[in-house]
Amino acid sequence: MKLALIGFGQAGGKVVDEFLAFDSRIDGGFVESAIAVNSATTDLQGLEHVSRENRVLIGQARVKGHGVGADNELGSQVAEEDIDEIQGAIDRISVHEIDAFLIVAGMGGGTGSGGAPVLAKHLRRIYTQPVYGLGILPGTDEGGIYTLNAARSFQTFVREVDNLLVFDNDVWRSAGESVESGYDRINEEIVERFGLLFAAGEVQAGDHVAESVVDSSEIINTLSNGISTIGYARETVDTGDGLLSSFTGGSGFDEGESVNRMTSLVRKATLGRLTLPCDVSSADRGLVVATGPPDHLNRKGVERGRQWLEDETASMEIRGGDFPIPDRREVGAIVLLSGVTDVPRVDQLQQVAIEAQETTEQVRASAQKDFETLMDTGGELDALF
Ligand SMILES: Nc1nc2c(ncn2[C@@H]2O[C@H](COP(=O)(O)OP(=O)(O)OP(=O)(O)O)[C@@H](O)[C@H]2O)c(=O)[nH]1
Repeated sequence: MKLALIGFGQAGGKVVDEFLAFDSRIDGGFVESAIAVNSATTDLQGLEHVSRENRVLIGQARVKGHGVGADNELGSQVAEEDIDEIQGAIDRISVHEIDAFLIVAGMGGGTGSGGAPVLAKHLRRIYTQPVYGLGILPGTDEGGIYTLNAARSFQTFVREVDNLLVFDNDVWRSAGESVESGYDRINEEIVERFGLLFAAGEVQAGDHVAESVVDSSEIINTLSNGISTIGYARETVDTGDGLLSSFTGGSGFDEGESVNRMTSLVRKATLGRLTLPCDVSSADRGLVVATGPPDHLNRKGVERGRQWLEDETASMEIRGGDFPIPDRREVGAIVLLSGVTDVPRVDQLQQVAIEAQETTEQVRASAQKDFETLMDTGGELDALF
């Protein structure tokens, strides 16, 4: 499906930059336009693929290009004040050519976490296309302010978008990695999953059985509201001129083998590491996409995987289809689970938000009391004023 991508804040901009690199490697492409919005000049300068005219600096009057320093309220204020600047960049997109908007933001900082929901609300008021969010949750060791920002932003972002796709950094960090190389690797993981999903709706069937190819309406219907998570599993296959792993003795295509492979890839994708871990049975809708060289995809494989997911989720709304990629050496399964409700990390964020609210009120009340005590001279100084 064709998307207008908007990266908000540093994480959002970097992930959109990575989406552009991925898109240039995929036939057809799914990115119609890509914009980066930030309150920090250096973050915008660091991007490699987003065109210069599509880099929008906001909040200059307030923070002079230095970012909002993880102040989520300031992030939302500068987005509201400078919404016309962002709209100026969106006006250059051929909006009638896109199927949806995707706003990408890290939820733990200030600019993206505060600004992304503001932009989502604005876009939904103006355009008829769905507006999706891709929200990146901070690691739990990043500190209280990041968790609190994420808790706040999550509540608002999910309300303002048609669907919030979530990626939890906490589940994807590796020990011993520097922050920078860690993010580079994580961003590739993000883009491979979400990129393959969105690119699937854009593929030309070619020689492949056209009706088995996923189209954008299937993605849109799966993403109808709530929160989504993605699972992905892949396996390298030999597509060279030598022995093909899906052929038996060179005599013909072994359909049984590729059906079994696809069924177990769907299971691995669903039961392995999701972008946001959740209880799979709580999903309301789902979509299974088989990716890879057309020879290695077959209808029965996806259908079996789809049926298995239907049983796992007890949902009647599980769709399935292919994304044939001729020059790929891997067969994979993307599983999109949407409308998930049993998500421990979200419960934890909400708990943090409630506790923070209570602590803030207690701290405020006690600070007020301390201040009053400090200023109370028992009337001894009154005569001086
Ligand atoms: N996956 C991923 N997460 C990132 C990356 N950079 C930052 N983050 C995460 O995103 C959160 C928000 O950070 P930023 O995006 O840098 O914040 P910002 O929106 O630019 O806001 P300010 O810096 O406060 O103005 C952090 O807590 C990290 O968890 C990145 O490149 N990839």
